[in-house]
Amino acid sequence: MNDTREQLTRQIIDAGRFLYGRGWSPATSSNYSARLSTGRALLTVSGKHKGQLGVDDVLETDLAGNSLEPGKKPSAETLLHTQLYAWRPEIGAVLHTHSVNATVLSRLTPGDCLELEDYELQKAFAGVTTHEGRVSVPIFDNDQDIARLAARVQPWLDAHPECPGYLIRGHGLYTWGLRMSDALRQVEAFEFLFECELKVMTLRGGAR
Ligand SMILES: CSC[C@@H](O)[C@@H](O)C(=O)COP(=O)(O)O
Ligand SMILES: [Zn+2]
Repeated sequence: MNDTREQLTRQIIDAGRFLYGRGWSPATSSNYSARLSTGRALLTVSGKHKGQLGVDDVLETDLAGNSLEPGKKPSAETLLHTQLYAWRPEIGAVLHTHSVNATVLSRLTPGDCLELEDYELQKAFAGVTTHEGRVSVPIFDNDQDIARLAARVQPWLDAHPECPGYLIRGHGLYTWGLRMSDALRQVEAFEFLFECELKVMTLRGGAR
């Protein structure tokens, strides 16, 4: 049976407490969502403190990014969530975070893709069964026009259906999963790997 709106709301609130506590959603940044049904999602209201979310701090949207609760202001980045639900029907949760490591690494990485290779923890990503493959994490330039940014993300998703997430330069991470627990596991995996990459860069004396 599908989770109820109450259960999904609780999952979003709990995710916020965890992600804020880890320092990955500071200063009201970040947004989180869960799929409610085939055509609807539950998403954080804009501008809320993500460690202190309450049951009224989420709202329903359709998959075109339209709020279905006019009294509440939807996340500025609603479209980046709903495009994922529209893209793949099995996606059940989407998390966007703003960690220091994601922000710094996305600025230091030359080119438009971070390549993760030879890390055992790559197996925390859905569908990855060995450290021997390569996980490509695209980096899109930041844009305050979210519809334009979503339009740049979509072709990459379509060409890389196995993609576990992407970075926005100087901004943060988007990742997703079948359930909230899967999306949270991927945030943790990305954060571990970002920290490893930054340590390697530091010890080697600069960006690769
Ligand atoms: C507080 S700066 C971060 C925002 O500009 C944005 O990137 C963000 O992640 C949160 O936006 P929101 O509208 O609250 O969902
Ligand atoms: Zn953001």
